[in-house]
Amino acid sequence: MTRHELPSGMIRATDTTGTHEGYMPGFGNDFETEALPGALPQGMNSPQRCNYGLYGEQLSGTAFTAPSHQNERTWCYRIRPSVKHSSRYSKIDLPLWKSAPCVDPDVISLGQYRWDPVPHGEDLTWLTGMRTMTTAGDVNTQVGMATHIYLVNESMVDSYFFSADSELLVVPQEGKLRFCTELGVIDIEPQEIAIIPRGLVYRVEVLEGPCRGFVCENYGQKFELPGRGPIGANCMANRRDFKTPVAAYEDREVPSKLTIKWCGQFHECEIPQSPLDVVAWHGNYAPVKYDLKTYCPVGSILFDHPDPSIFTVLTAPSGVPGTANIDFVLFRERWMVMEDTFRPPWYHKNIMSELMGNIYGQYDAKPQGFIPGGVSLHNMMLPHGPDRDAFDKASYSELEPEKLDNTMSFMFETRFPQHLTPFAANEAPLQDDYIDCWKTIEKKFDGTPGKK
Ligand SMILES: O=C(O)Cc1cc(O)ccc1O
Ligand SMILES: [Fe+2]
Repeated sequence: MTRHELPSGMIRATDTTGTHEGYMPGFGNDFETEALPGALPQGMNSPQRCNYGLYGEQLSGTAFTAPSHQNERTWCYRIRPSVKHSSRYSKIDLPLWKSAPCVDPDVISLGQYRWDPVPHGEDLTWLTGMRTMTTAGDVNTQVGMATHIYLVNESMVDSYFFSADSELLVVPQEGKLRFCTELGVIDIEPQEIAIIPRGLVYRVEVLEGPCRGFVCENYGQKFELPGRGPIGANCMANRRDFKTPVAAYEDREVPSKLTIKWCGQFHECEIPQSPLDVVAWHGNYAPVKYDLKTYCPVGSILFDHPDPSIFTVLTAPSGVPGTANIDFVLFRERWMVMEDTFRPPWYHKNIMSELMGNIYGQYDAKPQGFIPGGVSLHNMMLPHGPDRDAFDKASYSELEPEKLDNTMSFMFETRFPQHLTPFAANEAPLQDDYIDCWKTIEKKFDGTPGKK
């Protein structure tokens, strides 16, 4: 195993296959990686003394006693134990990053809502640029989620973060970000996603700004791949297309700051060095990235429009089987071939609450108004569906096989109602006239038979 230095100064292992620069393929694999030869103990976790004078430390992402097929933990071999990366904490305010329950009596969450992209403005980092749109459930009982928009144009310098509350699913829409984490380095850009696990320390650098994107903060059980049922062993998101970074560390003794999100509150402490000092690690609790262009959509090939669950990329279970705390659903380029069928999403009401974001292009149910960077919310049991233009086009055009090109939108769908934050209700660019997109839908029924 050789090593090389990244521009950010981190020393990184080279990957074992040589085919995926800096990443190892697989979802939930038991990985092992070392940035210095022999840093990783073999055949055991806790030798009396570790090579290079490293300290062994376990990071547990599930309860020690979680069923073995769900049990996740990683063994880190680091320059200092994490406890040396902490001191007394003081509370700080990040007023626009909210956690559930956040129910403002002056905000009405009942409604069909849509927002234009939140504009860039002042200099913002990953921490100061997080803007919560909705919250659901309760962060203290580890149930539910929050959705955010991030606006980032400044790198974190000598500043690090972890969330004890949640794993973060990051969906970029604009710009390129680098996540320098304890377990390695992940770069992402639009049409890719990343999952940053609960408890993992990292800083976020801007590779190409300004950056805007969406975040789903999952308070509950971790995201996993959905079962494919009769679809079989392939298609949808395939495990090998997920990439986990190889080990990378920095040995930097400079005054630094660590911010921690814990039970919805932010805390800070000073530390005299970089906490990204894990030289080698092995385990199955690790950050991961995924290229959404490798998602293989499966759909209807004769008639009718299936439920959107057919496009689930990742699902975070709740206690109720088949009823997710969060589903992450992708509407990407695909062919529409269904005969004698109303092809766009049907009109519907859903017990689940649907927050959607547009990554690029045009969404078939909303040809206008739902633009890249924009967000819509159709909350629990609130009717919605195609706007007037989409309805007319889908109902009266000659049906032929049609490629839906230039389109990538997604949905964070949760079993819990989503509450708007004061930011979403009062500061974000809410489209006051959104519901007018259905206003001109006509009554066509006149009591006489025949397709109208
Ligand atoms: O509301 C939406 O646009 C999302 C959606 C898409 C679809 O194809 C079927 C149902 C659904 O909620
Ligand atoms: Fe819907």
